[in-house]
Amino acid sequence: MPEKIHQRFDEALTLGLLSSPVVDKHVAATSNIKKRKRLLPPQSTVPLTSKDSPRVAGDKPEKPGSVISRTGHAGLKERAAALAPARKKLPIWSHASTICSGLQDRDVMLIVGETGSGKSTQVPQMLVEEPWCRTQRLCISNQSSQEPLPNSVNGSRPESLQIGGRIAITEPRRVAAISLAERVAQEMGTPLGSSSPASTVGFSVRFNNCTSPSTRIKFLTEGMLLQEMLRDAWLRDYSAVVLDEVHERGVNADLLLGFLRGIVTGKKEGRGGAVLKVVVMSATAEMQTLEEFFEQGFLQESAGEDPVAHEDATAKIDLPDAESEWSGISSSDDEDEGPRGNGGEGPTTSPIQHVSSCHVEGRQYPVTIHYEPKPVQNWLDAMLRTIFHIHYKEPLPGDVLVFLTGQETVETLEKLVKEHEKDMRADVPKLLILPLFAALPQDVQQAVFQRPPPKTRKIILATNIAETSVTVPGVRFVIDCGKAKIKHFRSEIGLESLLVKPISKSAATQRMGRAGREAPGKCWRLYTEQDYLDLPQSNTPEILRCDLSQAILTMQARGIQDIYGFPFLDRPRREAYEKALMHLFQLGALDKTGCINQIGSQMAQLPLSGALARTLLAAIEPEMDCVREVIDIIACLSVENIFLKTTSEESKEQAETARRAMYRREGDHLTLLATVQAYAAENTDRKDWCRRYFVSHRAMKAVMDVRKQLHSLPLFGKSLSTDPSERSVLTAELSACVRKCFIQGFAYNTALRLSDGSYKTVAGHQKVAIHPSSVLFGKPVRAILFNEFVFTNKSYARGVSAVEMSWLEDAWKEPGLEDG
Ligand SMILES: Nc1ncnc2c1ncn2[C@@H]1O[C@H](COP(=O)(O)OP(=O)(O)OP(=O)(O)O)[C@@H](O)[C@H]1O
Repeated sequence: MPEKIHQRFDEALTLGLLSSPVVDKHVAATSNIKKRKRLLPPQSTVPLTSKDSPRVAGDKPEKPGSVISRTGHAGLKERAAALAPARKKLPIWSHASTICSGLQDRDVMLIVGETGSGKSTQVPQMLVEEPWCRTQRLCISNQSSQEPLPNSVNGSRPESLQIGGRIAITEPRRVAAISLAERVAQEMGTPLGSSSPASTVGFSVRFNNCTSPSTRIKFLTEGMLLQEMLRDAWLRDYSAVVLDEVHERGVNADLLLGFLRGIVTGKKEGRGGAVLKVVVMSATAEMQTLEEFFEQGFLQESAGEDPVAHEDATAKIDLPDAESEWSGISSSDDEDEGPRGNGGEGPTTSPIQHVSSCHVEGRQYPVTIHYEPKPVQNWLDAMLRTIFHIHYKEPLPGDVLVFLTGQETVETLEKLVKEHEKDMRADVPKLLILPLFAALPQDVQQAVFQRPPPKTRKIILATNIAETSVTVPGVRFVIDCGKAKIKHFRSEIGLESLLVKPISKSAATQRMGRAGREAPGKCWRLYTEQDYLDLPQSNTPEILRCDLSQAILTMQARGIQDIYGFPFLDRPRREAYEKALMHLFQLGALDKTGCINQIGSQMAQLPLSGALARTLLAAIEPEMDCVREVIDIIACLSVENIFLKTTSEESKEQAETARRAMYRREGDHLTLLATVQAYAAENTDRKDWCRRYFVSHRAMKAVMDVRKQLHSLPLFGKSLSTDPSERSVLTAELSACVRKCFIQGFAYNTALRLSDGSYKTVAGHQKVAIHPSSVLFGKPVRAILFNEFVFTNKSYARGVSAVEMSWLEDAWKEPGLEDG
């Protein structure tokens, strides 16, 4: 443990600043919960125009932006000093010496700690001054630098390279990466990211790299670290990688675990032997499984195997007709039955010796949980009641964070709350309602972190993007609907969709943990206690329920030839690999031997899904030549719905009439294009233009932003015009080219019309109907392509365009693909 940390700790201890962890007796003490008085009686209807006003407690809410102004006045260092006492009270603080010394002795550490114990903000700060975290200049021979990922290094002579000096902390979502970077920069008294060359804390998310040459602590999304590994598979910039919120078990986290295990357990030739420390953090992860996973890697390395590193020419990909030699033990069919495996390698019996661990007990503030006495029939209605119950009964300051399932439910509730707000008495504090979902632009997402105006309560209506790692200042109350949209791939029909499903216990704990971060909190679960007890312990890893195409592309682009040997914590079924390989083959991303080709490599480098990346690459082809048009459509598909939702029949009709000029009979893709181009050509008042055409101004601003980012991709060099108002003449030929490009990316999402008027997908023979939101709804065409498969009361195709049969025949010409 470095001297500095010892000193800081000793001082803190002497001053009595290190309070013993506050053990929350309320949380999860389910027997106590029954005895507690329920604030919401069964199906109670809390009057929405209650005469009770919230009690306003002593401390005044700050003005919006007051943090910034205070920072401006008092200086960054002063602000950091003001935050120090609170940091020292965090439960993790008393574990600093265990964490630092554990990582001096060993290269892998697992940290499990309750929500709000200080993992994400404090661990990077504890490690950054460690001796092993200094930059080193080392000589690396070309031969050795070819491992573990063969395509990672250029040049033929030994090179002297700078290794390490930075810590990467990965987050599953950009909103967490950005807000944590901001917080840690404040705590360290440094400017953030690219705002100053002296900044030591930064972040990197899609389309926004906010770092400086002196960045030492870098928060980034898991996807961004995988992108960085394309350029440098050895992660030479870093001395440590901290994987945060691993219990979420997204595909990218699982890929990172496998890649990092390869580096940390190997000889690290490409790093000149410099160690890479790996810290895996979670509130609830199964520690033993992770320990076994890493120990197994060390064991294999000492036995001369290296599943990630080796370049085994014989380990080529088996296409579906190959004989099965499958020995994986974990499968998506029985994913919820019994403990999951450690990559199919069986439990290790060796003594644990390479991995250290740290359990951080306790949270800073208690959170009281309220359950519903009986199942709620209409949880949106229950949400509304609970929001106003809190507003009338609970003191200010005390903002509310509400967890909903998706953009649609967020917008519906937003409207309902606004309607009911009109009935509030004038002396009742105001509400500031803020939506928070993934498709929102970054600045709108970040608005939730601002303090509300005085005598105003912030109500944040969020999806599960606010579930982990996020501290929203002011939030004391959480309302949890107990559901989330979960990605689910149905391999038999080859389509992925988002389904609304109950969350896991671990997700419920995370949601609850968003309260109680600055003061004691309360969490209303809109389900019964028994429903909670019946929830699965943890989320089913995404790798077991998603289309593996993207994961395989990621592996292959990073030089993994034996994709079946890649060390996944939970290994998907062989069938899932085979389906994904077929899909990649159809996309043209693999050659006939199953190895990644140039198209595949380019796809992997683009910050887009595989399907959109393929569409974009098709648009560059000289015979298509419609890249600017395709970019405009992709930009629309990357943000929230650009068309405003209409509810009344009257407004629906008005919107239909106004938008008619943009509607294209070819379908939604060309309609989006026409709308973007009309908006871009508007030079006087774009906001007013949006109002007249029932288009979301917020969404259009985001479209223009994504459009700009895509125009500046290195793929295009300087060849793309950046004149925003340049308009295409939408000829029949151009319209056909655009749709042909989308077929290249979305061939699996194509369907033919049957005699009864319904549609059946070409690949999976799944019946689908055109979604009512499509301009083609009620307008039969022979064949369609669509962007999304959604299942509500029936299966729908959303984002639909008409296509020619001959185009589909061309798309499905490749050998062996006709039977899907
Ligand atoms: N932006 C912020 N504003 C105010 N306080 C914050 C902020 N970020 C963190 N904190 C404080 O620091 C504490 C620790 O946060 P941190 O994110 O490090 O915890 P954690 O253990 O990683 O929690 P989780 O696993 O729930 O993300 C919070 O409980 C809160 O008191």
